[in-house]
Amino acid sequence: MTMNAPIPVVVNGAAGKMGREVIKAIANADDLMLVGAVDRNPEYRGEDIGEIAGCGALEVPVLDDLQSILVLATQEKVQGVMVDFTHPDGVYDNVRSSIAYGVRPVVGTTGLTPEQIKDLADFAEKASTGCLIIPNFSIGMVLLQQAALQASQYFEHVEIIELHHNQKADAPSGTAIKTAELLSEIGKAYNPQKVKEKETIQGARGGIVGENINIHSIRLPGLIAHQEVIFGAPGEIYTLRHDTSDRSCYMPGVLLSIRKVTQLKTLVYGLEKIL
Ligand SMILES: NC(=O)C1=CN([C@@H]2O[C@H](COP(=O)(O)OP(=O)(O)OC[C@H]3O[C@@H](n4cnc5c(N)ncnc54)[C@H](OP(=O)(O)O)[C@@H]3O)[C@@H](O)[C@H]2O)C=CC1
Ligand SMILES: O=C(O)C1=N[C@H](C(=O)O)C[C@H](O)C1
Repeated sequence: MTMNAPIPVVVNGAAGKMGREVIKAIANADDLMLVGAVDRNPEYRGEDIGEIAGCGALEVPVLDDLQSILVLATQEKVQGVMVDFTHPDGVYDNVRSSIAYGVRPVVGTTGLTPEQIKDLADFAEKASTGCLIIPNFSIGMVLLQQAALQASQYFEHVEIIELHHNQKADAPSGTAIKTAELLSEIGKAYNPQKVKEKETIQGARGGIVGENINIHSIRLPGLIAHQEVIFGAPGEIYTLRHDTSDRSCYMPGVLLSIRKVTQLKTLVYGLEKIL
């Protein structure tokens, strides 16, 4: 029996909360091979990423130069994949570099603007390189979004509350934006105004995304990642809620994305499109 060569994977943001989970998941997957670990945090430079992630030595040191590691990923028999869990400030440049090297990006980092996503989609198409931008890798969140889409056919009023740990850089969450975008795709405007509203404190009604959907962001220590989509109609409230209790919940989606992106030639935005 002939075995396919493993997919070479570079993890960017490897020493972070998500990066460490991804390293453990890759170390346990026979069809994937970790070829590089990148992180800008100087505390971990040169250290074995397996030791940092808590899965034992992997003989892969943490380095800070993404471009030189991308070169490594191009030297294997199979085209490589770059998984990015870094920061909204750097993700656009990371993804462009990765596509330029022909290394397919799987992007978990949130905070890309719609214009940046469009630009990356054009760049990936020109380069015939697959790219996945996935604001949330959890299967439960995809199910919540599907349930919300179903409910949106019957409710005119909806608002989203997203709750995260207070280390999160961007607001609102990429997941809440994606949820509002999905609800807006059915082409109806939500929350028709019954009274003339006045915000006495700016931001009290949250931010507006898509077809007039309010998003409210909460940041507290003790939270991980949570989202409520609340529909209202006279005499009733219908609430959908998803709670993350451990970041391992994202790993089946991350592994699926690494495998799927090798079959793509364009950019795809959202886990629901590859399940
Ligand atoms: N799609 C999904 O399902 C999920 C997405 N996320 C998103 O993933 C991103 C990372 O989250 P999380 O792991 O919690 O964050 P962390 O801050 O724990 O980890 C990020 C790591 O990346 C490093 N880093 C930041 N910028 C760069 C860069 N330009 N190049 C290399 N390394 C860099 C950070 O270093 P330093 O500490 O020095 O800044 C840090 O070590 C966020 O955008 C978050 O919203 C999170 C969970 C799930
Ligand atoms: O920062 C996080 O933690 C998360 N970020 C993503 C987002 O912005 O939606 C996904 C998940 O909510 C966790």
